[in-house]
Amino acid sequence: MMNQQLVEELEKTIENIPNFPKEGIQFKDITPIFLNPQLYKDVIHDLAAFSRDKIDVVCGIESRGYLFGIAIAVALDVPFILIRKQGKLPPPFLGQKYDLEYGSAEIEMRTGQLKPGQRVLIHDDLLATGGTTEAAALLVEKQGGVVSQFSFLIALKDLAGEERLKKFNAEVHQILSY
Ligand SMILES: O=P(O)(O)OC[C@H]1O[C@H](OP(=O)(O)OP(=O)(O)O)[C@H](O)[C@@H]1O
Ligand SMILES: Nc1ncnc2[nH]cnc12
Repeated sequence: MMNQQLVEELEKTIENIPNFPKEGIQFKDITPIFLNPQLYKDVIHDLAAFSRDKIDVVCGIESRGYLFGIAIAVALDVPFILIRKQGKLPPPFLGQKYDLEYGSAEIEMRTGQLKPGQRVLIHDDLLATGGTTEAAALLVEKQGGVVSQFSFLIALKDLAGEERLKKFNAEVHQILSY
């Protein structure tokens, strides 16, 4: 599928839910994508093409970042490392606090899985303020990984997440911008 067709198909499929989970938030619900296996495969094809031959490892962010991140890693035949919400991983791990579009949180990453010098794709379903992705990139850098790429299905432009990622000097790709 050409990218423009993919964009149109996704725009028809992703639902906008106003005022969820808080007043003023336009929530993008990606779950209808999983009702359409061909569309899911087309999304993975697009995201994998962006990263082919450019990365050694995919780091995916809990939980919606796993839905596509694992499939990207399998398509590219590279390892996948889970970045989890606080309190889920056994030691040893490193943690990083961050702020969300709604609320604040902490993510953690197992140490010893990422090897120093490896080129990393950080993948998540959606870029909003960039707080989550920035925290993930800091965890990768703390372990000597090279943040080479970020990819998302969706970027919310008004929240300027991409500005926040500029300091990592990595390539950024999103299929849809709102
Ligand atoms: O750019 P930011 O402002 O940091 O926001 C984006 C993050 O928020 C959402 O995750 P959420 O924390 O809602 O968790 P979930 O994936 O488990 O639903 C989304 O999946 C991203 O991870
Ligand atoms: N507006 C939004 N829609 C869906 N997921 C989100 N995560 C952070 N902001 C979001």
